[in-house]
Amino acid sequence: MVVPPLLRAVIMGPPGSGKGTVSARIIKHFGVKHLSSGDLLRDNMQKKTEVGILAKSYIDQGRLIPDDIMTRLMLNELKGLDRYNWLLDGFPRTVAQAEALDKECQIDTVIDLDVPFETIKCRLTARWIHPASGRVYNLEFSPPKVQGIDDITGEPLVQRDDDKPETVTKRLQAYDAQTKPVLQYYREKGLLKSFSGTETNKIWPHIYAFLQTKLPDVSQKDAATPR
Ligand SMILES: Nc1nc2c(ncn2[C@@H]2O[C@H](COP(=O)(O)OP(=O)(O)O)[C@@H](O)[C@H]2O)c(=O)[nH]1
Ligand SMILES: Nc1ncnc2c1ncn2[C@@H]1O[C@H](COP(=O)(O)OP(=O)(O)O)[C@@H](O)[C@H]1O
Repeated sequence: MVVPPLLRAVIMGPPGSGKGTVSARIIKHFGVKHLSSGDLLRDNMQKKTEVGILAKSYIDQGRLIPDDIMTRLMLNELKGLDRYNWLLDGFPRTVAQAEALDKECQIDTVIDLDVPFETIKCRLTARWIHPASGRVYNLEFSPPKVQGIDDITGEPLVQRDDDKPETVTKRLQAYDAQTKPVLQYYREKGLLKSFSGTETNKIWPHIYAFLQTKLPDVSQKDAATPR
C-alpha cells in the first residue's frame, strides 16, 4: 500500500485576515493538526513561563518576538507532530524563520489570505477570544451564542490587549516590513497560493476546493456547502 506523504502547510496573512477562522474550518474538514504561534505565546504568557514573560513585552508593543526564540519554540512543538498532517498559523513571519523551518522540513503549500488593511482594522476591535482553546469570535461576524461566553465551555471570553487600535497599526507595519518578504520567499519557490477578498465566507470555498486536491474531507457535513 502506498502511504500518501504528510501535508506540511502554512497559512499566512496580515493580523485579522482570518487565519484563525479559516484554520478552524480546515481542521474541521481535513483533520489536520494546527499549530498557532499566537495561541502558543498567549498560553505561555498566561502560565507566566520565561518565554511568556519575554513575549509579552514585544506583543504589547505590536512588535515581533526575536527570531531565535520564536524558531526554537515552534520547532520544538513541531517535533511532537511529525506523524501528522499539519498546518502552521502565524509562523514563519520573517525570512529568517522561513529559512530555519526549511532546514527541518519541506513545506508543500502556503495559503495566503490577501485581505486589505482597511477591512482588517475594524474586525480586530470587535474580536473576542477564548484563550484556553484559541476559539475566536466577532461581535458582528461570528458572535457567541451568549454574549461574552464561550459556546463550548461556558467560560468567559476576553479581548486581546494587542487589539487596541494603536497596537494594531504597529502590527500592520511589522507585517509590511517583516512578513511581506516571506510571501515573496515562498512565491519564488512556487509554493504560494493567494486568496484575495474581504469576506472569509467568500474566500473559504476556494481554499476548500484547493485543499480537496490534497486531502480528503473527513467531516460528516454536506461537502457541497462547506462551512
Ligand atoms: N466582519 C468580518 N469579520 C471576520 C471575517 N472573518 C473573520 N472575522 C473576524 O475577524 C477577526 C480576526 O479573525 P481571525 O481569524 O482571528 O484572524 P487572524 O488574526 O488572521 O488569525 C475575528 O474576530 C473573526 O471572527 C469576515 O469575513 N467578516
Ligand atoms: N512567528 C512569529 N514571530 C514573531 N512574533 C510572533 C510570531 N507569531 C506571533 N508573534 C507575536 O504574537 C503576536 C500575536 O500573534 P497572532 O496571534 O498570530 O496575531 P495576529 O494573527 O492577529 O497578528 C504578534 O503580533 C507577534 O508579536
